[in-house]
Amino acid sequence: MSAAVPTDDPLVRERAHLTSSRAALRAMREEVEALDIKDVTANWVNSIVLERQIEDRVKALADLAHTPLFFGRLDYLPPTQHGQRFYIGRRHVHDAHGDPMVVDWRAPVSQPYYQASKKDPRDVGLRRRFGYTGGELTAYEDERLSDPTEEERTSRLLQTEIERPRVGPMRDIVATIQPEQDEIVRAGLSGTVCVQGGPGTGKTAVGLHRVAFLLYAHRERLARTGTLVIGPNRSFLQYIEQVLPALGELEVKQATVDDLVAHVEVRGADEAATAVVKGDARMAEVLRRAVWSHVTAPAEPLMVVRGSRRWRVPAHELEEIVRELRERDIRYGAAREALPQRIAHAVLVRMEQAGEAPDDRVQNAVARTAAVKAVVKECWPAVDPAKLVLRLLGDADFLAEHAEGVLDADEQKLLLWAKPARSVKSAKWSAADAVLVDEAADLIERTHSLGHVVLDEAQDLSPMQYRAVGRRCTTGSATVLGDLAQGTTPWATGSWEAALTHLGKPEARVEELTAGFRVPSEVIAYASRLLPHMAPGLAPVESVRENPGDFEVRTVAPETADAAVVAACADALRHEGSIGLIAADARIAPLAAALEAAGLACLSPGEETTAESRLTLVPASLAKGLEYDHVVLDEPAAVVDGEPDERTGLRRLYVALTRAVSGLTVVHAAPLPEQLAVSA
Ligand SMILES: Nc1ncnc2c1ncn2[C@@H]1O[C@H](COP(=O)(O)OP(=O)(O)OP(=O)(O)O)[C@@H](O)[C@H]1O
Repeated sequence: MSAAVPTDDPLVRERAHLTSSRAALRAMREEVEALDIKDVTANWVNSIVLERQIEDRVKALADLAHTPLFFGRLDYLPPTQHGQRFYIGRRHVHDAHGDPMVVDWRAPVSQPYYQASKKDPRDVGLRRRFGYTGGELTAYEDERLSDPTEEERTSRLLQTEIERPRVGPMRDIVATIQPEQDEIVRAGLSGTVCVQGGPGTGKTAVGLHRVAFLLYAHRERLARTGTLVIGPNRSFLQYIEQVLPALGELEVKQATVDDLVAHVEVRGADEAATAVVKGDARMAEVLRRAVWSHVTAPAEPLMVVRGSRRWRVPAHELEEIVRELRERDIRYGAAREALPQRIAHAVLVRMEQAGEAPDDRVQNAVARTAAVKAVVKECWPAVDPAKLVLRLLGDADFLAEHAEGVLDADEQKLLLWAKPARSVKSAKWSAADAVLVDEAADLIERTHSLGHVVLDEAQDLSPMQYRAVGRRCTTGSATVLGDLAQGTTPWATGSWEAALTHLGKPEARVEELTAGFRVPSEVIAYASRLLPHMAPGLAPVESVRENPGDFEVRTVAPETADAAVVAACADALRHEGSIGLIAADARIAPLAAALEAAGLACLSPGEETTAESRLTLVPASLAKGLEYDHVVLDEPAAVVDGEPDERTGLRRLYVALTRAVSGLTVVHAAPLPEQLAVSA
């Protein structure tokens, strides 16, 4: 036998396929780069648009050193797909004849890669997973799904991928999407899906992959209508922002709910009780009444002078026109724009009755006369949404008039500013006020609706915020992701049915994810002790991690507490991966000083970790949705006490306890919250 590598070694053949696929991808990219658009573009606007499209396409065809071109292979059993073999990757690659070398993970032909099982092989003869080390194809693993003699076993490669320590921002999970996750990822565009799942069950990952899937399946439609991912805060959005570009999707917008409703500058904050009333769905009715209260019946007849003739429309007829417009299901502003033409039409009818033959131009001219404008101004005045809310929050009588029978006296009192603001500019608007302004704005002019919206950490939204998100997908669909046990706002939703109704999607499907991919079993068991106390009825997450996790609770003396936290961080830094030091917001400043004094540099949430700086100091209020390889949790009692009530405090603690991937060290000087004691 020769010393050369045997050619029947499957790994050698797979590497050869990888090499030729990369060559094919390079050829595809060169073909796009060589496109000469001079002859095809008639004008410079077209050419700029085309150039950008080409640039994007070139970017999408980049061969990324650390992103393997394919991660799996499917061999179908004939006659399905003619018994063909498909390599599954992040993007489609074809050879010079147009034959696929790699198929997109989103293509229908790839779906059995995620869904096929021994019980339901879906005509798959062989599923092969590939393992890579630093961009090199180094391993593979086979499952002969249709072979009855082969036993079902857990995939080592899949498990290794799940166990891999976390370092920087969130990464995609295309190689290891689980069947129940895949069902949600590939759900049709027309329906709204709501996913309830405990910490680390992959809700965010599923939501992002769903957008990527929908963009693949409905590219043109969604390019026209737009897609949006909504997250709780900026650091969360920074944490997830690289996932979609890594999947070749560069056009998806990201925002917080506050960004969406930024009509006014938010400089104030509400007391919890006030914010609860402002976020209550009944506010929509108060605003609706307040906006429409501006419409009044005309008291005087209209007199239009044209040339030598005068045309009169009696008040009762004007009133009829106004009433008819009011009864139509259109926005206040749209009706206001239609009103001058309606009045002018009434004048025109009179002209015709008098034997004249006026055309459209005459009607337009009448609509623009000062007399018609005066009627419109009097009985259908322009309404500015911010001014309207300003008045509601500053004028007790105006509020009482429109809140009657909707809000009780105490609730109205809570709404009113202690000192009414003078102007929209000087008012100390709160985040909840901005949502009210958005509701009012929508009553006046319809909000633009997108094709698909992903709403993450949805449990924390108020009914009014759900409405604000809902009007941005009235003509589209949504993916709603959340965990009722992680709701930490005073208005957090208690049921998905209620939330979906406020969103305007009561028919949405609610799915549940229960397998935990983040938190090791020992840590999730510890955190789950809190569940019966703050979210009874919700089942604990079942960790699929094999690593039980490094879990330690260190009890220290109060005077050495900060030093003990610093020491725990230093210990954690001896291992690879990212470290998150999570503490009650009030503890952030002293801990930052202690870390600095000890010479340990730290980042803020959302800042990207690097090999040199891996420690992030995270206020408990910003921990939601994030994860770190190792978490040091400072003083659980302070995290609970940092919230206005115990239930919210325990939920905040639950969030903090469930951010760890490989290990959790709890450091405390104060007694631990009693709910963390072993539950009976
Ligand atoms: N199928 C999977 N294969 C590998 N890793 C996965 C899989 N699903 C989820 N993960 C990983 O598990 C971790 C948690 O996922 P994710 O943040 O989406 O969970 P979540 O349910 O949104 O959590 P939280 O409720 O805490 O916000 C991430 O690192 C994610 O990449």
